[in-house]
Amino acid sequence: MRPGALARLRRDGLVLAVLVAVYLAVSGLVTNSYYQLMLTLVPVWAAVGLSWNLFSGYVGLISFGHAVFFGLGAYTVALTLNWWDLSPWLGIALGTVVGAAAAVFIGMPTFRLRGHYFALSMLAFPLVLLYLFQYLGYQEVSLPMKRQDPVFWLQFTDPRSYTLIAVGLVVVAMAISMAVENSRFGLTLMAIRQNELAAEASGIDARRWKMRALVLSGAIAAAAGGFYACILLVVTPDAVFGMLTSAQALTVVLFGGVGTVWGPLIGSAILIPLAETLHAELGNIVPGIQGVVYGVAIILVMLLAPEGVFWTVRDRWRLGRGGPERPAPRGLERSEPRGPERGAGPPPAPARAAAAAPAPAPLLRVEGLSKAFGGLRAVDDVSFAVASGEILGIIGPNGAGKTTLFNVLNGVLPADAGRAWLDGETITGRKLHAIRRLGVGRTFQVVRSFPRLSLLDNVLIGAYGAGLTGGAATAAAEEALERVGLLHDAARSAGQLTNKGLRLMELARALAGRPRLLLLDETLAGLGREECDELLEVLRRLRAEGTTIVIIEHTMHAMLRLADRFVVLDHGKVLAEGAPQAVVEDRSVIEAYLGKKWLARCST
Ligand SMILES: Nc1ncnc2c1ncn2[C@@H]1O[C@H](COP(=O)(O)OP(=O)(O)OP(=O)(O)O)[C@@H](O)[C@H]1O
Repeated sequence: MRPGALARLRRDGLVLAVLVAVYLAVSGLVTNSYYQLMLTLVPVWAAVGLSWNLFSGYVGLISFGHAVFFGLGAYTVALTLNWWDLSPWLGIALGTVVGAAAAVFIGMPTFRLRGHYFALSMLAFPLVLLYLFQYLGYQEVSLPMKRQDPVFWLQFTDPRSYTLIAVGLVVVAMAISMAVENSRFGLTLMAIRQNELAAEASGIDARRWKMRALVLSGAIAAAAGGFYACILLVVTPDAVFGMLTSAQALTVVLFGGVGTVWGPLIGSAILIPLAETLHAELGNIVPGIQGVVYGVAIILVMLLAPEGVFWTVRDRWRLGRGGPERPAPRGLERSEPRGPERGAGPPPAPARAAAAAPAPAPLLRVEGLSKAFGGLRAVDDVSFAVASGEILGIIGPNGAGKTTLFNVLNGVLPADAGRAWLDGETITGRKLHAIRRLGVGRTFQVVRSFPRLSLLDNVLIGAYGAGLTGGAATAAAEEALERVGLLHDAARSAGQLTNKGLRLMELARALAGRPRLLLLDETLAGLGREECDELLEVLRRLRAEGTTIVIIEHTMHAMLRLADRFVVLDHGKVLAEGAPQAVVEDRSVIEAYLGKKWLARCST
């Protein structure tokens, strides 16, 4: 469970219990079977929406094909009842297994795709099944009448019984969603949604977590589909695999609010009665009018409440009470201190040449590492070593290959040639999250935060990625925040932080995984002199505590005060290496990187 989960679960559970009691009381009073059907369909589509939200809402991969799970659930119930006289209860249970299995089958190839490509590929699956079931002769499968034992066969004369079961279904789907949202599972999915690369770099195996979410989502949608078959008593490919089904799942969530358990409930409660009423009143004049309702709903939501009704109402309400608005996700602009701080000039005294004595066994060893993009050799036969407890500065002009070197070292990019070892263990050729688990923490040139999550949650992802759970993960996250001096801000949202705060938060996230080696990419970029000094103090403290650091930085005055040794890259190659003072006085380094101004200051 995440910190504060129990209080949230208690509050949400209470709201849900009140809603359920009111809903059942109202439906108990409705005797008209048509209105009762509507009262049954609202929770059914809310459950389908919750299933869609569990995957697309939390992971951020839009699925246009959730009808595939819904349809498989419906056909499992209809066919097993016809073939084997299987009770629909067992049919629904079997359907959830089929839905979960289909999710594995679908997830394996499609998770290679991203964004629009993923969304479009998901469209294909229900369409294929729609034609397959038509081809197999299942154009219309009726559920045989079995009224002798209504509960066993799920065939009631009183339509209120269906509503009761539909409410039970949505309560189960809500309970699963709430449990996910308040656990490591949900936080991990939200982190993947907000910044997949940062999540991977924190040790999260994004593919595995996405698969778990899709399996759970597929199982819930299939259960809803199975129950839907029992309500309508007839299953056709168009009704369960058709575009409208997928659109309905998606629209109720987009309308109500994505990434919250309440969104699907709100969307379903408003859109399903609207669409069904219009269909009943105008369906023979405007066939497919439900599609029009969903289309208009999406347009309205895009114009008036782009994140859905729930978030918009909540933000307005909080704003009205003077509370903080939920921060909108924002891309942090790239900090641009390109080139060294030439105006700063060389420092008055030799920095740390005396501290440059190499330790006996290097923690990181890099040999002959190369990476090319087409004809451009971004990293070209680079070799160096980093001793345990050392701070190594990587410097060099723009485009020298510094970030690419980090990307190869922590598994963002595969190496073309060469190898790297961490404490004797090969890290090249491994995946990003696996390298993180071996002990390589990383920060990025442009901070990669999870802007909608609190600082504590941002850092918790680092602890989860390192395999910690529960209280141990929370303790590690709090300790990491303490080490960078941010514990007092733990509850603040990352979207509200300044550049310095974000840089410290990213550092804490890397530290929460207890790394043996920290790769810091321009951690001081965009900071003022005082902020820079504060960060240097934190880094020095980390070194004193035994953390080994490799840092890319253009701010030379800071690097000279911080690093034990420099490696200079130019055009992907190592141009120079050694004690900072010796390196900055090297003519080739001055010509390639530091510039004539630096030379002039050196010679005076
Ligand atoms: N994904 C990519 N595809 C093609 N070229 C790339 C890619 N990433 C980097 N490059 C190129 O590789 C070279 C090295 O880039 P890299 O970002 O590693 O340099 P850098 O030393 O970190 O520069 P800076 O100091 O500006 O951050 C540059 O010429 C860059 O344009």
